[in-house]
Amino acid sequence: MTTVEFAAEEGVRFAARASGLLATFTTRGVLAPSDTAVARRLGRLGREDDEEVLLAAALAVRALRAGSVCLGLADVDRVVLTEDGTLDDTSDLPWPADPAAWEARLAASRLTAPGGPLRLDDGLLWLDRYRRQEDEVHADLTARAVATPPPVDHDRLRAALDRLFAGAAPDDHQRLACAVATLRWTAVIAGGPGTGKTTTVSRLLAVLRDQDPTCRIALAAPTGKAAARLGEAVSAEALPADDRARVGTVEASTIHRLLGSRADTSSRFKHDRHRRLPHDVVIVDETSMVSLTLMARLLEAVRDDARVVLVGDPDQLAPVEAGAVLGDLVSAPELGPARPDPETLAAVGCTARPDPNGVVRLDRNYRNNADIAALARAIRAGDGDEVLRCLRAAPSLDFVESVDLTEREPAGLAALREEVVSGAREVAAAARTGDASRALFAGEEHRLLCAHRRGPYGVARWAAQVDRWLDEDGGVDADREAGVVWWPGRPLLVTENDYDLGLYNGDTGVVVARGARTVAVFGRGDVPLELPPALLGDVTGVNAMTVHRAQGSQYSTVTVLLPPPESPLLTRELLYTAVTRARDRVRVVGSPEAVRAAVDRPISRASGFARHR
Ligand SMILES: Nc1ncnc2c1ncn2[C@@H]1O[C@H](COP(=O)(O)OP(=O)(O)OP(=O)(O)O)[C@@H](O)[C@H]1O
Repeated sequence: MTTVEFAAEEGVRFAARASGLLATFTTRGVLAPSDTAVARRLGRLGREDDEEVLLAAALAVRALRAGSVCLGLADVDRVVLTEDGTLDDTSDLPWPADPAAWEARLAASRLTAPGGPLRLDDGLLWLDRYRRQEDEVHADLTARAVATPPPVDHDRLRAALDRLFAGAAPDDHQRLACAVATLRWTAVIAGGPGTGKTTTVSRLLAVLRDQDPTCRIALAAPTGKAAARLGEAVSAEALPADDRARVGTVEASTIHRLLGSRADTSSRFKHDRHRRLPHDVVIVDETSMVSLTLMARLLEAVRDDARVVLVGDPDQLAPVEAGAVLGDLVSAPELGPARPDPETLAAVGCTARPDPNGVVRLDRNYRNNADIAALARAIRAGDGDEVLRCLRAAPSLDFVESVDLTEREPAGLAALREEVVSGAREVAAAARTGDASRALFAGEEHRLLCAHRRGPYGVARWAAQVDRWLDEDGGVDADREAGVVWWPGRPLLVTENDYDLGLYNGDTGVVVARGARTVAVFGRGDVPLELPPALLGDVTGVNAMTVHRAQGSQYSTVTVLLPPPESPLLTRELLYTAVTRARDRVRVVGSPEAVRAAVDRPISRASGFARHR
């Protein structure tokens, strides 16, 4: 059992015994009982009773729950999001007054001594296990960066790139990405939605199979939904006939499935450093959603002489589990020699250059509307003035800036209400006539996204609010009002993977009529997946969802409800991820101060990756 799992089981019991500083911080909601329990346990095992040291240990566990691999002692967030979703500034608590003195006490503790459960380095505190994973990832990536690069037939590569990128300029970044991913053991294809990452992966497969028709390629993604979409997209990509034949139909799987689950443990896999994966190339999509732990397991399982291509959007929210390896790698200094060198790139007909560590950024958006692309750029650049200017001026962006979301019926949301109600009517109308494709399409037109789960700005409250609007409208569906469970038009969100049914956490669908019965339908390329509703496991509604939950999906219009500026969840990555879920239109509801606070707060996750030398 891991320390954190232990704590989850035993948390309440141990918390009841907590006293002193830990009790004060737990009572106020800064720490969860499970954080305190882990700290107490470490203290007991390491015979440490310095309350400030134990507070740091508990805060390091709290940081993990919030996605940070380590705790920065100098910048611990004192505003807390409480269980009921309200914000509490805890600056009045007895926080250690001087971070340097706090660090000195930690440095003197047995807990941070070699072999101890904590690691202290340059003002950062880790649970040892995560520091080891970070070191492993760093070491594996460094070993791959310094190794002799893979053998490549440069003439063949150039010819394949010319064929697959006919008409593209020699400095085209998609072409460069294919070249770099072929010429290095590790490469990163980074880009926002619609920048052609999937298109580039399809062409990369053609390039690699052109170099070696028998090479074994694994396509993987952190979620089943992303894997299914990737496999479909790559298999459907229009390529020159010979290339298409060489690529064939490609299956993608989850990273967990690729590595092979083990019955005895959820944190280890069948493939590891001792039993490597057989593949010559491993391509991972949606890498921003891969945690540090999973990345460590994946990298150790890949053969030294196999290519790894990490694809994703480093500006998006990091995974719910701790670690943001894609973001870390994109901003890390060069881990080995700068490769490919300019002569090699010239030999294969590329005039652009990759960033350090084989990172190629695709920055031309082929899908999203230009207003949204400009807004996303301003958010990424941290330019609050420009973000506000875009929001107020661009025709496809709507900024609803003076609404008090804490009111029961906030004024100023008439357009949102109209959009939600007419969308639900459209879904229901299509569902009643059994038109699955149209119902699914209508259901993906608009999404209401929240940063918080609970409280006045949270998903639970806004999902209920939408229900109230629909009830008041009365025109959506009589069955819904009559309490029928599987009423035609009922939107569905799958919350756990079911490999037998082919349903994945995050899949969205809708109930539609089939004669006198109803079926649940889920989007799957041209032909929707149809299932009897009774077979469905855990599903909820989609009236409102967290920005995290929407990661990996796009909708025509997105409305994002921002919490107040002091919310610790309000970050640049959150706002960027939310607005880039939209293809055509974005509505931001929140104060200008909240927008600025989000744009100004870029780093939501701490990691020590950049500190490796
Ligand atoms: N070089 C290009 N020229 C013209 N159209 C392109 C090019 N690259 C991609 N596209 C088109 O842009 C759209 C988005 O491409 P793609 O799906 O590959 O982007 P993506 O980055 O994978 O997006 P997402 O992150 O949303 O999955 C597709 O319709 C694709 O055909």
